[in-house]
Amino acid sequence: MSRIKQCFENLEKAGKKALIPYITAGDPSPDHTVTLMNSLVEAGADIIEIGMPFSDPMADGPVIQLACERSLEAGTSIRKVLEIIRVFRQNNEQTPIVLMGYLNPIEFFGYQAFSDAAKEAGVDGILLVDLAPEEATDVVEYFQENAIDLIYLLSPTTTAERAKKICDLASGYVYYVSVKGVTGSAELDVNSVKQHVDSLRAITKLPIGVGFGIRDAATAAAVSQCADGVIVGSVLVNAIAANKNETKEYIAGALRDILLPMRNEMDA
Ligand SMILES: O=P(O)(O)OC[C@@H](O)[C@@H](O)c1c[nH]c2ccccc12
Repeated sequence: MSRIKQCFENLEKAGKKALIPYITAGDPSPDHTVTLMNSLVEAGADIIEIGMPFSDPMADGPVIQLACERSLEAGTSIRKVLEIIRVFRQNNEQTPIVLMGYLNPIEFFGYQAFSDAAKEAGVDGILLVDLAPEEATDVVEYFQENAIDLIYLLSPTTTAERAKKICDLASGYVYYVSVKGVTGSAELDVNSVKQHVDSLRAITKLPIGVGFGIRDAATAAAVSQCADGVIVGSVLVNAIAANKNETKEYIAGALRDILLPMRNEMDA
């Protein structure tokens, strides 16, 4: 069974919801990332989303765009990202890792080579923002061969028909984008999220993660009432930016201070 599937099954048995933080690999430098990932686990992360930095991240708002810039500036390549995952895995066999990114750098690396290297490094899932599910055939096969879960985005504007198609292709979980727009957007509307998530339940048995606009413990807890997981990105990345000249242990502490209250409130 995949690590992601196992993770959601364990959570369901325990009556808990998944807390899924996002950070960009190599931000502010590749040397920071394993320490920061460990701090996320300590603060109660169930799954970690790791962004692969890209020069033109269309779906990202300014906070994550700047994280990509810092990371690329510090010399983070796809190969480095995979090396980071490999080092993290040496001391953590359990926490699923989802890589998030855009097609261009992966196409350059080679899809099959990337899929094989990702598997070997210990990656569990992949979310390629600009991979249209309709056109995904050969790319998808490379990941399926390595049992890497393919995670897709669904948004408030995705039609029911298209959502069904996407859910049938997806594995691991589906990612419901709570608001139109880019990452780091304004607060979400919990009622509207609940309505959409409820209607997705009729379409898929996969766990549903919700992200975009979750910045505080109260919102994380409210969303976790209806979703199977909550995804938290920009508020963490912003804390990295604000403390980028401090030690990595200090930045790790800043991330824990944001995530731990979310964990506690979700479990309360
Ligand atoms: O930043 P927010 O609003 O907390 O939302 C999570 C989001 O950043 C993360 O999942 C993510 C980072 N880059 C993305 C690109 C597309 C979709 C999602 C993402």
